[in-house]
Amino acid sequence: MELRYLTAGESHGPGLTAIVEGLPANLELSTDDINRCLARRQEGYGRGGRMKIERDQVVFMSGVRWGKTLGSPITLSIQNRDWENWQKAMSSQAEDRQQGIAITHPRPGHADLSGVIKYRQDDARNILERSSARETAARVAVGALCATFLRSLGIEVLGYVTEIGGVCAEAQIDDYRERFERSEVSPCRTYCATAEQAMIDAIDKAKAAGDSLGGVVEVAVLGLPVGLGSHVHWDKRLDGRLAGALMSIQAFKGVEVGLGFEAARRPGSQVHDEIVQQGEQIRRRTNRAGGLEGGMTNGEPLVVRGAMKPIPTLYQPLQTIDLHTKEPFEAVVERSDVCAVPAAAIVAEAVVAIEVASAMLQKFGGDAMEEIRQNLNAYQQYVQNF
Ligand SMILES: Cc1cc2nc3c(=O)[nH]c(=O)nc-3n(C[C@H](O)[C@H](O)[C@H](O)COP(=O)(O)O)c2cc1C
Ligand SMILES: C=C(O[C@@H]1CC(C(=O)O)=C[C@@H](OP(=O)(O)O)[C@H]1O)C(=O)O
Repeated sequence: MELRYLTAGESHGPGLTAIVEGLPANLELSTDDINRCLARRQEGYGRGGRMKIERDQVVFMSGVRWGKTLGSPITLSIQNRDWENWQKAMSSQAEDRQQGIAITHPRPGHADLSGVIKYRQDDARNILERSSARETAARVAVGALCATFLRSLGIEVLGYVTEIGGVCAEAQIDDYRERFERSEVSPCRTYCATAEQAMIDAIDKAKAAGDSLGGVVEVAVLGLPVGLGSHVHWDKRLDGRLAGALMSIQAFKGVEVGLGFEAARRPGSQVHDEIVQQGEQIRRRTNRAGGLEGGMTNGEPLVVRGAMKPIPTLYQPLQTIDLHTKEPFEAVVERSDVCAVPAAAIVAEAVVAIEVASAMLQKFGGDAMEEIRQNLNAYQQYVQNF
């Protein structure tokens, strides 16, 4: 059993679509739950004017009937409200072509220049429309479906911010979780009030200077069984799949599992987690491995992080060249976020939920939720008696 999905849609086109295949029948779904995740992606501090226009909401076009999945492909659709302002500029009709609006000053750090060369274009809009992280709204909707599936099996996925522009917050997952459950989630989606104010100040400062900021997000997955993923082949290792998923988020430039790069600096005795029997459970004394050993979950919380670079579009633009004359110019700036790290935490949460759901389906797969629950219960019984 494999979970597959595709997304389509341009940033300023009519909307985004995702098709998800492989979720079982009889999973109870609520449109409100999906929309809540979409709203969380839009709320973070530091975003530009676009988020005031959009009010992302999902419409199910297939695969769901009377609040339950059918086991058939699920099609999700999200409207771009901004499309109204772009109908001519983004029309599919040749007769709507407008002269003199091509983007010819590619932005350093964005997909503009390499995309124009690769796809033989003379207007960077033909690249940026799809390279835009607008696409992440579709991925968050798919992730929300997967999170619903996981929640129904007792697994919870949480994404939050640990660092913005060099301002760090010490990880305290439980604090964040409690605030999240009370719907008191903060503008920077972190858990440390003092760090949060410093992050907000750093974003304001960058904005005033026409600059942008990146940061680090963390995703924790709680309630996982031992043995998701596998050591037997490279593409079955869950750590590799998670790293690929996180690195595929626009502007993500690094991934860590557990201690991550810090593990390279410590001796083994301060890296590996000792194994202890605690009552009926086999546990680890620490969780420096981030819940993964040998490409498999080990029953401890899964903890991964992603590093996001600063936004490439700068209001104080960097130098570039004109695509046609090759003369020096300032890079194009239309409208942009200053910092999208809080939004990226929700995207990271979504892509992790997708990979973990896929691993659950591979291990416990069945055509209906009832079958998956039976398989999981039997396995959990076996692990308990191990
Ligand atoms: C949630 C989110 C919002 C983003 N907003 C912007 C933006 O407003 N302006 C911009 O230039 N880049 C933005 N980016 C980053 C670009 O999409 C990204 O840098 C670009 O696609 C090039 O890909 P790369 O950075 O992975 O090489 C955003 C990324 C994310 C995840
Ligand atoms: C639209 C979204 O993010 C966009 C991602 C983005 C980019 O270059 O990645 C550029 C901006 O688009 P615009 O030029 O329309 O303001 C962001 O707003 C979104 O997150 O829904």
